[in-house]
Amino acid sequence: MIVLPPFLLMLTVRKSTNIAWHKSSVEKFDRQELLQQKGCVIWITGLSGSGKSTLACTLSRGLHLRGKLTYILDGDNVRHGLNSDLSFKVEDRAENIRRIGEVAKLFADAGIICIASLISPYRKDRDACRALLPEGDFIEVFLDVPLQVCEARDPKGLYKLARCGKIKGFTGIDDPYEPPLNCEIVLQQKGGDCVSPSDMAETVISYLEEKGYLQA
Ligand SMILES: Nc1ncnc2c1ncn2[C@@H]1O[C@H](COP(=O)(O)OS(=O)(=O)O)[C@@H](OP(=O)(O)O)[C@H]1O
Ligand SMILES: Nc1ncnc2c1ncn2[C@@H]1O[C@H](COP(=O)(O)OP(=O)(O)O)[C@@H](O)[C@H]1O
Repeated sequence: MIVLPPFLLMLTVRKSTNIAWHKSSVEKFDRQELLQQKGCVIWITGLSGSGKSTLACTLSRGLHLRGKLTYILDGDNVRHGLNSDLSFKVEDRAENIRRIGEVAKLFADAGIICIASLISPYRKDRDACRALLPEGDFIEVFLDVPLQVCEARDPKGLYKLARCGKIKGFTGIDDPYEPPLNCEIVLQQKGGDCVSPSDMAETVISYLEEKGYLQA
C-alpha cells in the first residue's frame, strides 16, 4: 500500500471539476454594512487546557455586549458533528483544521466575527487557513500557557490518561505542538501572574477595534 504524505492527500481532495463560481447581488460588503462590523476569523491555538474555549466564550460575550455578531467554531464541538469522522492522527487533524478553516472563511464572508478555537498543533495547517482569507482577516491568537500549567488544570482528566498510556498521541505528551512564529496576538500565562479570561478577551477586542473590525 502507498502511504501519501499529508500535503499530497490535501491535493487529492479536489475532485470537483467543471464547476463555475456564481456571483450574488448581495456581497460581503453589503452584509458588513448591515451588521456594522467586518467579517474576520480569530483563530485561537494552544495546548489542551490552555484556555481556548474559555477565551472564545468570554470574547464572544464581550463582543455580543457591544452589539457585534460572532460565532464560535470550537474543535471539541465541531468534532461532535461535521468532523466526527476524524481521529487525532496527523492527517485527520489536518483535515479537521482544513474543514474548520473553510467553514470559518464562509462565516467571515457572511460578515460575522468567527472565533475558531482548536489546538491546531501544526504550523502549516494554520498557515493554510490563513491563506484562505484576505490579508489581515485571519487573526491568530496564541495561548502561550506552559504544559505544566495545562496539565495541572487537566479539567477533563485527559493528561492523566495520556500519562498512563490510556490515550495515545496526546498533544504535548507524545504528539507535537508547534507554536506560532509570528502571530498577531500572544497571550501569556506564565509564572505566578494570572491573566483573567476577561483581560485576555479585552486585549483581543482592543486589537479588533484598532484594526477597524468593529465598524463597517
Ligand atoms: N490525542 C488528543 N490530543 C489532543 N486533544 C485530544 C486528543 N484526544 C482527545 N482530545 C480532545 O480533543 C480536543 C482537541 O480537538 P481539536 O479539534 O481542537 O484538535 S486538533 O486541532 O485537531 O489537534 C481537546 O480539547 P481541548 O482540551 O479543548 O483542547 C481534547 O478534549
Ligand atoms: N485565563 C485563565 N486563568 C485561569 N484559568 C483558566 C483561564 N482560562 C481558562 N482557565 C481554566 O483552565 C481550564 C481549561 O480551560 P479551557 O477553556 O477548557 O481550555 P481548552 O479549551 O484550551 O482546553 C478550565 O478549568 C478553565 O476554567
